[in-house]
Amino acid sequence: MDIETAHTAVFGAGSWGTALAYSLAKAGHPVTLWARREDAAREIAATRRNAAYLPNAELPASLRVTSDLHEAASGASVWLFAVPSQSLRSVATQLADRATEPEAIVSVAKGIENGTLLTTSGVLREALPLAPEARVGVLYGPSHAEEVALGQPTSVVVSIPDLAIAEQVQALFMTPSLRVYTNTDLVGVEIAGSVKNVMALAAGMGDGMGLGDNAKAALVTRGLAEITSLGLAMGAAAHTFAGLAGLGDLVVTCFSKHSRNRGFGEMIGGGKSLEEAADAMTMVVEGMKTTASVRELASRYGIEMPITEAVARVIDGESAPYDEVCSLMTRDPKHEAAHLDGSAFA
Ligand SMILES: NC(=O)c1ccc[n+]([C@@H]2O[C@H](COP(=O)([O-])OP(=O)(O)OC[C@H]3O[C@@H](n4cnc5c(N)ncnc54)[C@H](O)[C@@H]3O)[C@@H](O)[C@H]2O)c1
Ligand SMILES: O=P(O)(O)OC[C@H](O)CO
Repeated sequence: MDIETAHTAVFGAGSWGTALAYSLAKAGHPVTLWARREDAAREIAATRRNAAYLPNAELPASLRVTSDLHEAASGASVWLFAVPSQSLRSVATQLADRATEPEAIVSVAKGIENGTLLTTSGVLREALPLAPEARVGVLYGPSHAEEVALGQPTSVVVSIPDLAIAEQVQALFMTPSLRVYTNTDLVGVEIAGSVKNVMALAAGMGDGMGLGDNAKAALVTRGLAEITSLGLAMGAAAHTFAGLAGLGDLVVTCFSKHSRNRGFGEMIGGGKSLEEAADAMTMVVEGMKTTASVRELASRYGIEMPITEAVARVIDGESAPYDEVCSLMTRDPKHEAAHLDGSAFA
């Protein structure tokens, strides 16, 4: 791939797809942004702004926008999927016939598909069977679109099985304000980046209830232990959970005012019903669907995930956030688990 001329197709003109397309275009790379609605594509192209999802970024004239999926894919060396994880399969499937064309296929969607319990690279491998598996991966890490669009320093991690391709994607996305690392532990990066959305819901609930900093610190720590235990059981490397996709993303999502999952949880913790909170959101809250998948994965791998269970019960309407806090605080006394050696976390 010639980094200077490599053309990227970004599928999904929400906040993250737009921010990454903006970053690439501003760095001088050819980019086409695909929006599923024709009127949205036309408006973004005409105004050079995505008013609904990322109003503050003025999009360079070079950035092409279309609602034609195949037009967006045409001639692209990199396919970047930035649609919600539960919609990824339906979008990717439409491109199945031409999946040999790109040199890299990258998901930035963070979640676990309901039913299949697949991570997003797993969904892409199934939806795009012609694509060589070694070219399919993710770009994850602590990165809110709003800050990337402002050029605020951000570091992310790309994980693609073929390291040479990962390094090309790394070079493509690097700018003075967007630093990209590589990590060969795809399952670890994906589990970390997806399960943090569950913890962000819990963090937000804590904020809504006014639980305080001690509780947030405990949640991040014990949440990371849950994420690590599940990841290790699925074959991940321990170091990934101390990295950008692990601790990094968990911290940003649990503390940031930009976080969608944390903000949704805050409304629930503050007394709003699930319906009221959903009505107030314009952007996707991945944790809402991923929690059920994580709960199933925990059961499949025999991992105890008490925070995930608590979030799942609240989402399912089986209990109230404060009751779950009381239950978590009064569990049987434990040792801090030696989850890093791969033993089950309790
Ligand atoms: N926003 C961020 O800062 C950020 C950062 C890192 C990762 N992500 C991840 O990126 C993914 C997208 O998040 P976002 O924040 O851009 O979401 P968003 O809600 O801002 O935008 C979602 C986009 O997907 C489109 N979409 C929704 N359903 C669709 C469907 N069925 N088919 C096709 N398109 C559909 C919407 O029209 C919209 O353009 C999520 O998985 C999220 O976890 C987001
Ligand atoms: O913090 P959220 O819920 O907005 O998630 C967005 C990104 O995954 C943060 O890295």
